[in-house]
Amino acid sequence: MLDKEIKSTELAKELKESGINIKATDVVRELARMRGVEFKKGTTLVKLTIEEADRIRQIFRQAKVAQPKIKTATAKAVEIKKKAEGKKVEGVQRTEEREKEKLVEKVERIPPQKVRDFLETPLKEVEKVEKVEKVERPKEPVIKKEEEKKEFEEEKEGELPPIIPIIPDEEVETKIPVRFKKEIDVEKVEKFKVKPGMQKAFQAIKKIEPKKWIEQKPFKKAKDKFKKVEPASALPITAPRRKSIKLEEGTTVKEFAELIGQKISDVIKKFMELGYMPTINQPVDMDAAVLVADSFGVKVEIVAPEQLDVIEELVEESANLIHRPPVVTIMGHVDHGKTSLLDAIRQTKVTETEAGGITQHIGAYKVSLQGKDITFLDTPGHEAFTALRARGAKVTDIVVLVVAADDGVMPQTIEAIDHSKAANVPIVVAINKIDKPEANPARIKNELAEYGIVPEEWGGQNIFVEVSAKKKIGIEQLLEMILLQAEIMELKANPNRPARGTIIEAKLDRGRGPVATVLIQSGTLRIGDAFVAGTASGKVRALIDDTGKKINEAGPSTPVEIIGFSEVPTAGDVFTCVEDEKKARQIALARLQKQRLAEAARHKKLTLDELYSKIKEGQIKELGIVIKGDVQGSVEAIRSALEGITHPEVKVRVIHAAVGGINESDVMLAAASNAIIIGFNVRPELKASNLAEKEGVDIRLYNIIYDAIEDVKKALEGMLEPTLKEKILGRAEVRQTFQVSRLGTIAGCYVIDGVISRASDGIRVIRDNIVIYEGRIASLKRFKEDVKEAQTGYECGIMIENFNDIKVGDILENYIIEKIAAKLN
Ligand SMILES: Nc1nc2c(ncn2[C@@H]2O[C@H](COP(=O)(O)OP(=O)(O)OP(=O)(O)O)[C@@H](O)[C@H]2O)c(=O)[nH]1
Repeated sequence: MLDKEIKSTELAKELKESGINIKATDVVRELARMRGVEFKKGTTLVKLTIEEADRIRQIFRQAKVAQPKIKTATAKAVEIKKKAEGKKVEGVQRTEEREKEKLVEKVERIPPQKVRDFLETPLKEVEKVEKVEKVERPKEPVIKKEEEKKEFEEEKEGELPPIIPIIPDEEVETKIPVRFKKEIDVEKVEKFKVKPGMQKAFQAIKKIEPKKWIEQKPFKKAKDKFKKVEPASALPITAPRRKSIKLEEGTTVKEFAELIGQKISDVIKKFMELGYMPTINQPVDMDAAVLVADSFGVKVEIVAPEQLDVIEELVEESANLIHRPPVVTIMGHVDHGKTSLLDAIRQTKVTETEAGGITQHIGAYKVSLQGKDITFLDTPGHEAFTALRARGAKVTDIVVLVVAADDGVMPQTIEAIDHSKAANVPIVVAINKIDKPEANPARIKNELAEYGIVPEEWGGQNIFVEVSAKKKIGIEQLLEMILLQAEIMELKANPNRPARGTIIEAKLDRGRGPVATVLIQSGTLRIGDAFVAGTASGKVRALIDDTGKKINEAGPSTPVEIIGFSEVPTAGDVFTCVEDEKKARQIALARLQKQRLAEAARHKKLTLDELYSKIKEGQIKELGIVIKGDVQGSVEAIRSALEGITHPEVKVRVIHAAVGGINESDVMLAAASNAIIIGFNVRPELKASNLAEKEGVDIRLYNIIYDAIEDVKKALEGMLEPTLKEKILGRAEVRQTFQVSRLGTIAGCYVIDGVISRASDGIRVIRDNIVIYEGRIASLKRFKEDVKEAQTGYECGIMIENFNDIKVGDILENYIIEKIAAKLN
């Protein structure tokens, strides 16, 4: 025998001498367990290594220490159990439950289920639990099944084996060897497996729902997801079944059914069983969804949509940035020569580079001057600019403001100035048509100076260039000046990162599917890159440059046409490259759901009613206002009065003030700047009010200047009173007029939208978007019959009380006044 070995008999003797009453067979059994082997039954002599002997000494000593404490705790448990069982026999069944609960409360440190499991097990079975034996009676640390039975049969009442892991004493924490815990768990699983009750339960379920069991068998593997299911197999499953799914708020019932891979009718049936009756396109109730998914064996994890939509905006280190070309938009009044100027620039440059000229392919193009590029966006000013900006996209670096030298500053010139200023984009002025004899550039400079556009030679900030688009005069100089402006701005981007850009325009091409022109703003886009843009996603299949040439990559400030979108994206959407198509799809889906929720919540940009609460929350630091009025005098009066309002926390800023009706451009500007619109004696155009509704822009209409000013003041102070808000019922266009002696003028109208109702509060006559009269309906007829109302698409005859000056083309706007409490605080 080696020094490093010890016999089992010797170890048993040693332990016995130290007061632990065990036999050699106990040591052998314990050793067998440790080594994971089996010795012949009755083996007493085995050699142990010193380490093994130490381990066994430790085990038996620990067991001895643990013994009395465990006994106390378990004895208590068994006592209660016995008592409970005894009472049960006597018929007092409820007491058993109460006793059980008490016990569960007492043994807080143990998972309640474990305690319950124990209590649920018939006493006889408890008595057989071998794990108990191992700790309670260290002389028998390992018990084999057959022996166990015999030995336990010999046990007498009162000497019941304690139940190990379960009930620790209240004051003393019981130490149980880890390996015992393992055994207990294994045994529990085993017991569960053979429990006859479970088998019965399964049988019962099969009987109740035989159809579903059959239906659930032929689940397909995930990789077969997109394979078409053979009609013959008539699979009821719409998608492969997954064990767990992520569910987002806003998921429709239909999508939910697809997610859990069940037939929509089955899912709805389940919902109905819960007393919830949704329609397929309705967002699913999360609680009900969890229950229903569970009944199909699918676990649900509820995730917030934004969790999926995490596209990290990389913080660029200045070392990675290099100069990029400027992106320029041309704006100006109608007929001042925007298109001609763009053409002139393109022709000049195209003929220079490629003989024969190339037709422009996409809504943006790049020109090159002395090796430096400039990107022009060729979309009408407002759309390229305000519409994109309203979506939070800033694409334009420089605005070229075209003003005809023979005409001067006009309403759209001012609008363009206001738009550029609101977006903080520098303006380069192109005084066009200088070839005309009546051209007067000096006058233009004077006029523009009034709007804060001052030439450098006068000490201002703006570069002015005199050009003729028609005669191609000054074009090169204009481009040089644009490059100079760009240099001052130090426009930079990192080309070595995943591409990011903005959708400039998008369409569905018959042959090529959805295509979009994207302005790449940073990074480099390559064929094969996966991307997401708004709710569209995809993989770059082809890249086409502004001349129609296929290219392999596009860097910063490059406009490029992309093929490979899943659907047509929206202009203004941010285009971002992501790791793979799957991630792109997930993000797009998450956004779609979020969008749906947002639509449901109808998020308003800013209303006067909400202003005060937003000021209090610190969300508003500046109140932007767009003023539109019938005459210059009132517009100016409102502007100066509003600008005169002082408030400790909020600055009132008039971002645009002009004469005329409220148009789409005004709404876009307000939406982009989170401003409100004040209309004085003017009305919004139909398209503009629809857009305002969609964008959540607050349009306030007044016919008393004082009211407008008071409302803004009160809103700033949180004192806005419950307002009488008018609601437009409908609009009719005057198509004919009839003079009836004694009665007056009858307007033969066509209802263009909503309804014209006799029961309304008023009707106003609008000519060129300006209110010329407001009154009440005197009579409403259809084919000589008096009617209560006339719906959209119908003709009717309207007479207005005390008003006969109706003309063909007038719009009659019918409204009611609703009392709406101001929503403050
Ligand atoms: N004489 C002269 N005429 C010009 C010049 N530039 C443009 N025009 C003329 O002015 C008219 C309007 O030019 P467009 O380029 O269509 O003007 P625009 O600003 O694009 O007009 P919209 O697209 O309607 O907003 C056309 O008849 C042009 O021929 C110029 O430099 N000199």
